[in-house]
Amino acid sequence: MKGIELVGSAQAHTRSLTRTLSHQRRCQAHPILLCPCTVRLWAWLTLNSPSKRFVEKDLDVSVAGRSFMITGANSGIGKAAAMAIAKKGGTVHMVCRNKDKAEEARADIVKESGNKEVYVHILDLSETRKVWEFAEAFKKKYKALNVLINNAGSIMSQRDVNAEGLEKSFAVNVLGIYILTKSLVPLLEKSPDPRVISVTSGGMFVQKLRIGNLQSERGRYDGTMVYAQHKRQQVVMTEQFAKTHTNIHFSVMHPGWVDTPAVANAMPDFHRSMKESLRSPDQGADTVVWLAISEVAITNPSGRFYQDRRVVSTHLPLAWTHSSPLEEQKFMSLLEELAKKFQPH
Ligand SMILES: NC(=O)c1ccc[n+]([C@@H]2O[C@H](COP(=O)([O-])OP(=O)(O)OC[C@H]3O[C@@H](n4cnc5c(N)ncnc54)[C@H](O)[C@@H]3O)[C@@H](O)[C@H]2O)c1
Repeated sequence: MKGIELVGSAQAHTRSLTRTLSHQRRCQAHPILLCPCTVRLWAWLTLNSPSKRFVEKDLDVSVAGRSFMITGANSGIGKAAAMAIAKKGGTVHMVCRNKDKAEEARADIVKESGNKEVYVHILDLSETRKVWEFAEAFKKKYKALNVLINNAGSIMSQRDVNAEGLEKSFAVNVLGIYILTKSLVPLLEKSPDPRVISVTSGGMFVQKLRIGNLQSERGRYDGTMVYAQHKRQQVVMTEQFAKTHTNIHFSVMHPGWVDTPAVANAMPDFHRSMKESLRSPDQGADTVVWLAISEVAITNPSGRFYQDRRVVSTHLPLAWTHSSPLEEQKFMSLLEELAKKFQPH
């Protein structure tokens, strides 16, 4: 996979920046970090990626004999990552919600990569008990898992709950990742050079960790902000996992703004106005693949946040989004309690 190239024309970027800045001015009544247009400004500033400093040979490795589980691997960034890893010879476990879409994506990957070691597993990550059941069964069936890529993500337009009474996007974006990772830790630890990568979003920059309303029961439900909160929770979860599971290399990354069905469906205005500047799924998957397969990625400490193959801060300058160690530990305890509640005996 090539590094990320400059996308969109300078003119388009200038038009987009002008629109963004004028919107920014109109929103001055809001605290700046709560304002979604801050994210647009930040998105614009990060569209042109420093691909020139990417070292192509970082990805010049064979991963034959190593296995990779990728959630949401039938579409967008997940499919692009699955394709790139299959081309490098890795065994790919695609964890997908929809069987037909998953099989179709698998056929594309096998055809284009020539690699038949691509397996489909059907799982709806919003079904909390089933996430446990799936991970436990996987552990029994397979002897190794080298890399887990928590890529699937969900934004809801209105609040909905799953069979366990949990807010659905929380179940997918946070508890699903927690359970899948926790349950697979023993298998990962048995495997050489284990890694866990989670795909967060720059949207998390506008959110401070909030642990008092994990189910989004109180206040008006704003799906985009709920999603951004979950993405902040993924960053904190990664930092905490890195502290407790020191044999595994954890990382969390922002893929840039990528033209995928998720963006088109969940943020149609953003998609319309930024379409010409968005990255392709391959470009969005570049850092996922780099974190999953390159040797240089694991020379960085575990638990870090990445953008364009580089460790970056998890907070914008002067932001009030920092949480205390106590809040972070409490958050992990709440996840543990919730996860245990639905664990099969
Ligand atoms: N596209 C972007 O600009 C962008 C920016 C930041 C972060 N992200 C993140 O990238 C990741 C991949 O998204 P994408 O942009 O490729 O979109 P996408 O719609 O192409 O992929 C999302 C995948 O998640 C799967 N998924 C959603 N809910 C699921 C569930 N309940 N159970 C199982 N699978 C489920 C979907 O089926 C799909 O395969 C997400 O975590 C998203 O939050 C994307």
